[in-house]
Amino acid sequence: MPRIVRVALPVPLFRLFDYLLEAGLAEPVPGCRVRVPFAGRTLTGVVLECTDTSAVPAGQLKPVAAILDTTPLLGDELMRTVCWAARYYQHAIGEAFEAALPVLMRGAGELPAAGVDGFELSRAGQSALADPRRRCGSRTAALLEILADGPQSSVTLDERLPGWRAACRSLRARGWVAECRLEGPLRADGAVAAPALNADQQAAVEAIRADLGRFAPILIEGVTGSGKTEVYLAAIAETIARGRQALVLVPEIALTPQTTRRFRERLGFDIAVLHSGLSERERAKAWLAAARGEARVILGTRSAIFVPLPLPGLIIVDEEHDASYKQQDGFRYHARDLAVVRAKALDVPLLLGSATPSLESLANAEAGRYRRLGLPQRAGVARPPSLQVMDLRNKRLEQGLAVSTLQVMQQHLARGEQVLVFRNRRGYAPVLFCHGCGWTAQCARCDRPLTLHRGAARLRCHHCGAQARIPPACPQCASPALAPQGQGTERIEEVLRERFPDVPVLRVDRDTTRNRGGRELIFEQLDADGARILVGTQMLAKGHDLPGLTLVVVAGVDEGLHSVDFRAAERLGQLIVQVAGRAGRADRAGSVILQTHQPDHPLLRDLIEGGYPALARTLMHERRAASLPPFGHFALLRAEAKAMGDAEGFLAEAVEAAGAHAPQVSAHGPLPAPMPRRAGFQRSQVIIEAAERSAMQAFLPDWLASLRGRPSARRVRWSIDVDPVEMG
Ligand SMILES: Nc1ncnc2c1ncn2[C@@H]1O[C@H](COP(=O)(O)OP(=O)(O)OP(=O)(O)O)[C@@H](O)[C@H]1O
Ligand SMILES: [Zn+2]
Repeated sequence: MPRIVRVALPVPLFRLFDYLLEAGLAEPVPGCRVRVPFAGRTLTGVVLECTDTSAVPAGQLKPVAAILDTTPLLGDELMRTVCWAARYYQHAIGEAFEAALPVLMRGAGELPAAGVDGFELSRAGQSALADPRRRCGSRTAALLEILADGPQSSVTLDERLPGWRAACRSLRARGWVAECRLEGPLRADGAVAAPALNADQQAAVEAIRADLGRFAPILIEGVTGSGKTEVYLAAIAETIARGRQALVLVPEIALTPQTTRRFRERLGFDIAVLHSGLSERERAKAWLAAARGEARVILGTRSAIFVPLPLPGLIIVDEEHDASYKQQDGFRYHARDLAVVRAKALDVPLLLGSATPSLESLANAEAGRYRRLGLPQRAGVARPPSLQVMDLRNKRLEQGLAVSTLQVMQQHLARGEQVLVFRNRRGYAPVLFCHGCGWTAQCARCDRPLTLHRGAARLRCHHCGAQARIPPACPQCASPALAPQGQGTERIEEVLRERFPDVPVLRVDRDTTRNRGGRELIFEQLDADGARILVGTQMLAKGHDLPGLTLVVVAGVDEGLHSVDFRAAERLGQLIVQVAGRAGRADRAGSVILQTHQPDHPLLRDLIEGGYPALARTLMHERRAASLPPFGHFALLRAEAKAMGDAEGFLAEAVEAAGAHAPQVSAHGPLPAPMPRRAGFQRSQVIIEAAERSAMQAFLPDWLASLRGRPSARRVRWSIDVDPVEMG
């Protein structure tokens, strides 16, 4: 009997491919990678099974070119989870496997060996260190000093010296520093003692401990600053003590050197870190350390949900409401939802933590599917911040900030405290406007204005990345009276520097933290004491513990009140509560100013009077009444083309094809996308709605398969998004 290997290949096709195993080759175990010929190339794929039969006649099967792994890279459970996710999110299975593997493992190269990458001083480096005439920059000198203590892992260097990578490159170029391998797993320098847990924290830890060893989804609702992280750490410590692994997911922006340091110091264990800021090699190593069971704690962002856990003990999703857990292109999985699938398959507890839980998780808790643990008080001596609406109507404004707001800021700064001004718009001004004729600078390829970036002297499109020079005069009427309109963080920073010349102002947004060095330097500076103003976007809203911060000013609430997305109110409420939660986290009380022209807006009323729980209750009623998620299930079929007719033509056919499945499933559209043109493409969409998840899942595969074959599908770029979090 010929042996046949069934392989998932990284191609956008909804099927597996069969290859022949030539005599003499040992049969690969499912989860191993193989190299196989495909359409004139050689691809790396993952073996799903070995069998005796194939629908392809034996004479036409090509042989496997090479088997890359002797032991499977992906275990049984992970294989099943990836297959499940490919089916659920209607994504090509081979591409789903590709997304689950670190980039280094998608090729045929050798995998990095065990142990941790580190750096040490070479001989030349040691003499240089001793040489008083040595010349180098301060960071380079600092790195030499640190390495004088002995070899250091990159994880330690991340924590001890922000921006060390550039210094390290220059030292390696001089031959003073060399790469070395440290033995793993590392113990950190010794655990830092945890604070004595308060009664709520203790009760939560006890409840989790009782559930270790079995599947138990738990929603931890802890107000900001309630010490959720301490609860996680206690649960993780217990998990490690039992010889098991803990996987911790955090939102994209929360994973700073501060977070990893806190985990390492507290647990007394090195942790494996997985996020997009690492080199491919570092990611592959962390992934392998988890796969080999060496890494006991894995801390990562969205894609870390696909890390192997041979010794599963606990999964934690921090800030579970965060939208960054949903992949927004390609394989559109939701890491929080997959965490539920994995925790169940692995039979371990799942902690979903947030001060502002998603309505999905709240509904699951209310239905009794999730257990609920509450941390209603702030930890230690900290009190909840007081929220106050600043009615902007008829008030004098200085670049969007009320004069009375500036006065309150002044009082806090005078006491040596810190103030955070939150504005969710980067750049100098959202619009460049001609006072002569009303012209505005628009992106040529999107239906949106260009943002003025004054520091970079550029107009930039925040949707497609297009850039343009700032025109010296209006291109339409030649008037030189071009004026920035509105305020972004860059402009607010400028006003505040003028207004408070003696106070340091630190701006934190995607522009100031674009490269790794900049990001590390900024996050390092965040720890500083004394009077200071922080200006930032939502990067500053979450996860940071800034003890000196006593005032948060939310500069632009109103824009968020007008969005058409049914999730907009939930998002805005979460953002306000999260950013407000940065204030007063230590011994000094915190206050929050919400600047608005709509002081009586129901969303703000709910938040002020009853906090997030009140808002969530209101929104839950609305969603239930309108059968919106979590009380109904959505999928979004998006299409874009150079000509709107092509996009709409394809979608109209799709809607018609769905007609036979009413009333279990209904398709609405084609509807213009919230942004009807982006990067030169006309965009339209269809919303598919089903009361039952099972009806949606029964409907999608055949319907999508029927769409794939259509000639109209070839004229558009289209995709399906199951459980979309953005309706555009
Ligand atoms: N039991 C405790 N006693 C004293 N201080 C504590 C205790 N638990 C936590 N803290 C401190 O309270 C602060 C907030 O804790 P932590 O960061 O864990 O809160 P959190 O709930 O994760 O906050 P957020 O969701 O707002 O990010 C930290 O400075 C932490 O060290
Ligand atoms: Zn654009």
